[in-house]
Amino acid sequence: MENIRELAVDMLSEIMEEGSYCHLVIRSVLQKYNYRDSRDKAFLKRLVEGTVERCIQIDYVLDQFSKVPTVKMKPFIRNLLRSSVYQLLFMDSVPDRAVCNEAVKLAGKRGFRQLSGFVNGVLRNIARNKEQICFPEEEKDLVKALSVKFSMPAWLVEKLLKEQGEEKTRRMLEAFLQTKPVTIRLKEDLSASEKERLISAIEKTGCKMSAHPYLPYAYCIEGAEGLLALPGFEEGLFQVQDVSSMLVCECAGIREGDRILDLCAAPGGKSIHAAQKLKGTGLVVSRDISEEKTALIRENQQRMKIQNMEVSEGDARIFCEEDKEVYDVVLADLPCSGLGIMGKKPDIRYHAKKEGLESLKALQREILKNAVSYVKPGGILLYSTCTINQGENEENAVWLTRQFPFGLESLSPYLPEVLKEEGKDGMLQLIPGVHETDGFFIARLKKQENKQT
Ligand SMILES: C[S@@+](CC[C@H](N)C(=O)[O-])C[C@H]1O[C@@H](n2cnc3c(N)ncnc32)[C@H](O)[C@@H]1O
Repeated sequence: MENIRELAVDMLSEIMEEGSYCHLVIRSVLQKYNYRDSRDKAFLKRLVEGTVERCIQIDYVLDQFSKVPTVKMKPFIRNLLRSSVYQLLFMDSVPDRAVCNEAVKLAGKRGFRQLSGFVNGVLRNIARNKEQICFPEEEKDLVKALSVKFSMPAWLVEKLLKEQGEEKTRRMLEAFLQTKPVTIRLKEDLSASEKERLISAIEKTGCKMSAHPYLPYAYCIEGAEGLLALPGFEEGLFQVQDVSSMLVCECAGIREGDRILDLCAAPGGKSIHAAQKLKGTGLVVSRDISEEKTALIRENQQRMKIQNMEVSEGDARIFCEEDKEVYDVVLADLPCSGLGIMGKKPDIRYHAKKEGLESLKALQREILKNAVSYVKPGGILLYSTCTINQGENEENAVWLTRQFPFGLESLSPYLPEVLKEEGKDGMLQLIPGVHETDGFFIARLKKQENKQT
């Protein structure tokens, strides 16, 4: 890693110009340079993630100080300036002079010597005037103001305002920019003393653990450098999972002896949780579309020592006659736009497109049409997504009740006290900043007795 800032600019070009996924680019670079000092790696990660997360605001600032608009800049210069402005505005630990000097040096090194004056001028000007930058006023244009303030594409802000209202939208946008602790799901059958021993062993590594308010086996963990190296991970004593996902298996109301089908299961979080809830009885059939994906499920299954689970490849769009009316519970945790996890994957906001949301809704219906047939009469279809979009969520759940012999059933008996009221009609939209989870949607649908599909 000769020059961290240079590496960051190349990574940003890959993410912002070529559309590569931020978490994959970061993961592969950090793996490649694993031998480097952990502070260097932390700086690189924060610089890249932070610049992506704040990119709309950064471009807005650049456009005020540069004669050449950001869209017209050469890609390397655009991303060099973006990452430098991120350091100037959001990283107090880096002196402004160093940011400007490094950027000028880098422009020269990469063959843009003729632009070093431009780079220098723009950055020094921003550094000098950063306290006086004007941002769009909310009274004049709320969508534009929120879009710039929270670096969220205007069409998405408009959609969220329309669907969720102003208060929830503000809280959600703020929450997406805050760092949140990771949550883990402890094995539910750990005794009190086993749980205590595990927590204390993890805390000895320097992390802070705190009980999550929604579920007794959910814990927030802060300050962990590598979760996979923590005590108890290899032994399968916990799984990294957001609490919203843990609520899926709660809301499924799993009973010992149930046969459960998880149609889109990788990396296996919900399948494993369901199998654990069966306490060694029944069976979870866990599927995903490719060998690569099912390998991830198997890896987790092995680590968690789960016996009552069968993993296989399968395309959920293709109807499987053998599965007809076989299952007490079908989990349909479907591919979605992921708008609920923009706090963890900041680039989702740029990849998401209006047309894309429509085609995901169509894909979800294609899969749901098959899923309904696999549920036994009287059984449960649990539909979930990690998005905040009425088209993919509420509209699909209501569509299911109109097209098939299914009815929405209250989630309240399965939810923690604070969520009971919201889940009483059979659907729950979790929103970061409003709830203490990622953005997530759950609907519980019960198939009528004596009805075939
Ligand atoms: C939201 S993720 C599932 C997360 C998983 N349920 C868990 O809790 O760990 C959606 C999954 O759907 C899978 N998928 C996408 N299209 C599919 C299809 N046509 N058939 C089966 N799986 C599919 C993806 O590979 C991805 O693993």
